[in-house]
Amino acid sequence: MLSRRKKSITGKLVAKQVPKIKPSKARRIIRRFHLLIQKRRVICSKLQCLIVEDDEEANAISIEKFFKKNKSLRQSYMVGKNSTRLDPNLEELLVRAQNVNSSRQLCELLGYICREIDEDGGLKNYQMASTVGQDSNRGGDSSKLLVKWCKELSLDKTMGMNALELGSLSAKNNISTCGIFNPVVRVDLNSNDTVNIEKQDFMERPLPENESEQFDLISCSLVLNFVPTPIQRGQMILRFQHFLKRNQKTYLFIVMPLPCLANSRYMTKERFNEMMNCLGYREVRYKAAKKVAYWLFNFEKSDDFNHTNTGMSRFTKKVKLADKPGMNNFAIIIPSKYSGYG
Ligand SMILES: C[S@@+](CC[C@H](N)C(=O)[O-])C[C@H]1O[C@@H](n2cnc3c(N)ncnc32)[C@H](O)[C@@H]1O
Repeated sequence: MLSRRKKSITGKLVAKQVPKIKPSKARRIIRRFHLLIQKRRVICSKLQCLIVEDDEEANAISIEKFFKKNKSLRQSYMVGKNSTRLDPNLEELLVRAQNVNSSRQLCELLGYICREIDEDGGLKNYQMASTVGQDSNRGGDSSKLLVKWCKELSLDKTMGMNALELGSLSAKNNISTCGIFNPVVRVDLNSNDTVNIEKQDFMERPLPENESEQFDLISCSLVLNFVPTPIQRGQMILRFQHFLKRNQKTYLFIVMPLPCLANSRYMTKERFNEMMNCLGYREVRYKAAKKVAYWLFNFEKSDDFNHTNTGMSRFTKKVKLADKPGMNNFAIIIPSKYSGYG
């Protein structure tokens, strides 16, 4: 049930509540968090190189699985997990993580990062800071554009559409208040509002058994860049099709930071669109703003997607498209073995 908006003494609706945190502090928290997930990405990809080469699942290995296989390194990971916040030595190591080659140091660093993200309020603070960024006084949430596009496409409440919002930070975002989508199912890894937002890893959400568990629209705003490895991003994208209805009028809204496309060695807007086309999505709207890129895709596949015959092999590996100093390594890899979990 949605919480009711407060009214002033004169009966006017009171502006939505945003956490009391200064924008400058919010920016600092967001920058720190982005640094942590970027370094975690670097470390994870370095550690994967240490896994036996004939292990086909190597790329997909999670941190937990990694330590099950590499028990001796768990100790270093735990040292990092138990270290104090802003440890000067580890902070120094963090800055040059890409040049660290000792697996022990990498694991210690990984523990240090994971503790701050998972246990030290890192994710919670980041979400709070992101909510400040979503405040309408500061540009509003990204679903404002989604709603504008839906109206352009004549989607309205008479169509009885429902939506799944991944990485939801607020039940008061435009997607929930516009009235076009009802219900809006909201999930997040770490919900600060468990009444309105289900705490769930989308990758663990049970696959729908019938259309009543599927959606007319999935919103995935600034979530893909949050997912730690290229292959996990690919797995997330592959999962979407299971959750979308098969009636030609289903949509996927994606938002990513612009540098993921405009400044990556492995990804461009063209490549991302080709990948999505292969998976049965057609771009109906696109906008590149100053810092983020927005897409609305129509999901056109009505028959079951066959992973082997759609030209998908082009996207099962990282391909270097450019290489200049200052570029980032953002990539998406579609797993070559598709298990349904993906
Ligand atoms: C940068 S925030 C984006 C929030 C909001 N959607 C926006 O556009 O500002 C990314 C959110 O995605 C969530 N997230 C990342 N991976 C997820 C997953 N596998 N399942 C559910 N939520 C996930 C994180 O917990 C985080 O709150």
